[in-house]
Amino acid sequence: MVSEYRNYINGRFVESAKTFEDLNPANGEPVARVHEADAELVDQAVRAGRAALPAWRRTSAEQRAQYLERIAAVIERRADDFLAAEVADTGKPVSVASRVDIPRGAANFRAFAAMIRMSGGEVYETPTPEGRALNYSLRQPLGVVGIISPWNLPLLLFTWKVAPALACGNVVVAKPSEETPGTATLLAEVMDEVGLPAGVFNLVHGFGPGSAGAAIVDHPDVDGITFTGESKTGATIMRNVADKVRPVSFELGGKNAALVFADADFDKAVAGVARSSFLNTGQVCLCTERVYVERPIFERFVAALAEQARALRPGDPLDPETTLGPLISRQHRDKVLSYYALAREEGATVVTGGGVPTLGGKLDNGCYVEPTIWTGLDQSARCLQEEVFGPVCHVMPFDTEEQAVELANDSRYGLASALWTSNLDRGHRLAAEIDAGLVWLNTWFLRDLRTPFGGMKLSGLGREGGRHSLDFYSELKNVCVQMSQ
Ligand SMILES: NC(=O)c1ccc[n+]([C@@H]2O[C@H](COP(=O)([O-])OP(=O)(O)OC[C@H]3O[C@@H](n4cnc5c(N)ncnc54)[C@H](O)[C@@H]3O)[C@@H](O)[C@H]2O)c1
Ligand SMILES: O=C/C=C/C=C(\O)C(=O)O
Repeated sequence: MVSEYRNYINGRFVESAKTFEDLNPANGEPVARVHEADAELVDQAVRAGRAALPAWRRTSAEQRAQYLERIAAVIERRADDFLAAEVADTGKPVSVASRVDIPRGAANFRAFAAMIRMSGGEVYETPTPEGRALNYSLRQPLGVVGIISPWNLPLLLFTWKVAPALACGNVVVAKPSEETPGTATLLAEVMDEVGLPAGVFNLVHGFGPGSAGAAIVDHPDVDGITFTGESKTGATIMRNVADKVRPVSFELGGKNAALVFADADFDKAVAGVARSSFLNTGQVCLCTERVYVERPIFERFVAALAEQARALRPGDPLDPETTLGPLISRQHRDKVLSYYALAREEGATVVTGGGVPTLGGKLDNGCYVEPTIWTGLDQSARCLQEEVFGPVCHVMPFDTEEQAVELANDSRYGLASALWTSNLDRGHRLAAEIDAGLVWLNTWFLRDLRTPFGGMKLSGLGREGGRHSLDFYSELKNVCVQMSQ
């Protein structure tokens, strides 16, 4: 059955004249008809937010924390609905979405409920000729926040921004990716059920340019933009908000490195790199597409990693045994396959994969590709410099620690990196030297929501997570009081 996904504006589900089709990338079948918001509907959403703001920003942190906890509880109660919608939109295996995406949707609300309860400000006593002054900071909401998110971890990344924005007393106009509108629509139902005041959370569907995304960015009454997606989209958004001088927070692309030293626990490193290269069919911004391995274990490592890649089970996402889903769309598959072809032109050895699997039945209308490992490319190859965003990595040997750091840092991106070594002195030393916002040592994608999260270079601007989210989603106001003695 094909669902209808509507916009949610001022506490009501709103249709629009124009709709587009949301397809299941596992089999090419329609999932939903989605009501696309044009600039007029986005304007209605912004006005609804503006009207709701004065009352919402006056609520106490405790009241907002309680709303967030109720939202989390309903997501948990409706976990099966969220799981079905996420799997239909993305084709990701239930084994992944049930462990990663849906629990994090709820956890994001719980985490920011706790953080806003615990948050405080700065206070300074300042000596003055008259005696002393007291400086203290107030945390106030930005106002109407525009949220634009991608398709790879739809609920996780959408709620990662909605939760702190609401916690800080903002109202939001939020747009999920056109590829994955399902769980955001369910979230609007949750907001309705918990009785969030009308206009505080507004959902608009649509695309980027010429559609809802651009309309949010261009709207004169949006007070800040938080965006996760491709680096070049971030650059466009930055240009488009420049005249209005609004704050932006960007979580962008990556070309992340894994460094594996000969002293690493071999089996853990192989399993870790297999996960960091192939989880979610490689469609996690944190995935490692560049793997550098110390020469003495290079051959053995490549063989063991290839064995793990071949052991992945592409298949029906609803089958609990499936471990590899499709890519998000035909268009994205074309892009990934163009890199599979480019790698051959650039002289890569294809250790495993490199093509499209035959799975039988409807799945052959899906967007599957084989998990792929390359060796033999030069560091300057486009396949080692550009983000592919698929289940693929290149493995290259290195000889010294210095060389490993140099190779890891030879990238325009700087999001994440994973180091595998049993020498903790070296681990800490390299962690400090690597140009990336996130370094994992003997693990990958282990998240504590209090920590700063974000990228350097082309990978982003600003940090979210913990108090860093509170800092983006609020204006800090300093109040200076001359004390009479
Ligand atoms: N750093 C991180 O935390 C992080 C997390 C997840 C994904 N990513 C990156 O996201 C990318 C994959 O996601 P994607 O393909 O959905 O990214 P994308 O940039 O194509 O789209 C992201 C969102 O932006 C909207 N959009 C597109 N053009 C726009 C414009 N001109 N104005 C306003 N909105 C616009 C889209 O409709 C979508 O909602 C990868 O590059 C990945 O690395 C980064
Ligand atoms: O695809 C990118 C993954 C981003 C993950 C987070 O933003 C997170 O775990 O908070």
